[in-house]
Amino acid sequence: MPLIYILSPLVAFLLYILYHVLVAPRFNVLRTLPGPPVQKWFGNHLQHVLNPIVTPKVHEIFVQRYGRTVRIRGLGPWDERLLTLDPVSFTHIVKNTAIYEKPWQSRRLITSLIGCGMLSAEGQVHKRQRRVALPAFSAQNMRSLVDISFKKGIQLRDAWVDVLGSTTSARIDVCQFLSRTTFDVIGLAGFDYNFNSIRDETNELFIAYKDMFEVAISQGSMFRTLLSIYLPTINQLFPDNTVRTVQRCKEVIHRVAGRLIQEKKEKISEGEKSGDPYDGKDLLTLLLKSNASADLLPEQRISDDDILNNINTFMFAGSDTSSLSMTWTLFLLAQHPNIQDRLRTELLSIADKFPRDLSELTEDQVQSLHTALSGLPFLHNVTRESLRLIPPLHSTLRVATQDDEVPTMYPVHRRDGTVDGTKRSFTVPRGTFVHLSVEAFNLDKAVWGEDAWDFNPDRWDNLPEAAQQHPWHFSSILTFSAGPRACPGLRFALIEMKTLYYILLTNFVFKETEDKITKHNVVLTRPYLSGKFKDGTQCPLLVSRFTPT
Ligand code: HEM
Repeated sequence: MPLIYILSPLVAFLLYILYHVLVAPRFNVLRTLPGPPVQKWFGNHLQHVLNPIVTPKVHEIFVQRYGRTVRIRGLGPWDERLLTLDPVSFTHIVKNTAIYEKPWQSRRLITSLIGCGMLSAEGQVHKRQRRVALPAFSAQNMRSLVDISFKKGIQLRDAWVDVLGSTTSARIDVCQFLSRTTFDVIGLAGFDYNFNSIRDETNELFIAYKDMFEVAISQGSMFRTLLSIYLPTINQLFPDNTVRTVQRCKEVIHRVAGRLIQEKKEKISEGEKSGDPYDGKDLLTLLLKSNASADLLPEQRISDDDILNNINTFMFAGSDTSSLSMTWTLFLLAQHPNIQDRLRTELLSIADKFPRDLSELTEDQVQSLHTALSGLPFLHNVTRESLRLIPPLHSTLRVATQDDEVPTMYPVHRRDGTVDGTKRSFTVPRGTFVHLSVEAFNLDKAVWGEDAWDFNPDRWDNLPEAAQQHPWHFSSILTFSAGPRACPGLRFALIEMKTLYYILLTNFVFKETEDKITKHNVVLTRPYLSGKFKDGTQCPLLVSRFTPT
């Protein structure tokens, strides 16, 4: 074969690469925006904008130097990205889901683990799934969650009482226990299945989900992960340990959860036939009923596979997010004993309306306890403040599927440092990755004031005007995102968190240990012992019994 036949495709490929790395970026309109310099030709700013240890300071400096519309460097010189710190731009981007999608790379990764549920679906598929799922999260349907959260809270209390034994205090990794608790809650609330993981961690389905999510957040080979995203067949041809683990987990989930779906379907259909409708309140039953509802056209219904993918999605999106929020709250309360005391006093103010032994509460009493908790102002302030200060999802990514003119609230700076005071928009070219930082908005001093980075639940009694301007999805903070893809589990999470705060704070006192805890962004913002990242997520606190005088 003449050499030219071999060389031509190679040269074409090289030219293509050179064009995209060297030439095309020079004509990218994003280059008209200002942004930080890169230290090396292949340097990038990803650590600067994703690492919660540095991001508050980095964002502050960016705003001072470049304004709120900033160009940053992604993986390499061909990858100019947008970081928006402008609230109007943020709203525009999350609202226009037809233009701004989640990048196919992250969708492919999520789909390869938990299937194409609401987290990774786009377009009509996403709309259909969300329409079917949303009724399951209504206030009415969340009533049974109150009871589930309460019972699991009592189990957690008992587990910690056992750990304490006859000692006055013990070092407990609250993060690990809360993670098991939220898994148990979402198992029962999600598909009426008791993992019983607070008691022990041997349940087959629990292990399958845990191992699978561990893989998703593991620090395994970054190169291999990227390779399998761009070249998925590599996993079939050369499966490594991770691939084999995911495969094993998927088989268990398909077998056990698939069987649960079939059983539920049978119960619903038997109920219909007998005229005594099945009244299961778990998300799976509600999803199946919503999917079968006469209001939906056949093409609006979702398949059994989609139902399973969404149950997986609830497990994935609804367990660690809640447990980390609660972990960070306990951590902040341990750091601020006065606030912890004030919160406990407020919680105890409703305690004498209920039997002293919480295990004796009837279902009705649990519901009225929840109603009482919903009316406690300081509990609400502490919950919101912790969610504001340490949002479990630090930031999210979108990609522009077409050129777009993005509106801004603040003037856009030019690359040369000048500012056109009248222009309130800029162009984003198709294919641009957009970094949306939840944390940056939650900690913005221009919005929350000079103490924006401090834990101050009282700020909620007197919110600055600027904070009230953006109601977002929840309480002027972006922790649950905003727009058509905002978190559907908000109400779920609040019920779970407030119930657990009540049980834990009226039974225990939390203090810091000598260990320094730091944050790392590993899919979510997780606690680690300083300098011991390899030891994994943990948040040890000194826990002792609280006995009312
Ligand atoms: C404190 C707890 C929680 C926080 C902070 C939280 C936060 C978020 C955020 C920020 C998003 C948007 C993600 C993005 O755009 O990239 C999201 C989406 C989602 N969350 Fe939550 N979440 C929490 C609890 C839950 C719970 C308990 C459930 C379910 C039981 C849940 C289910 C979902 C689902 C299904 C989505 C995808 C929605 C869509 O794309 O349409 N979340 N959550």
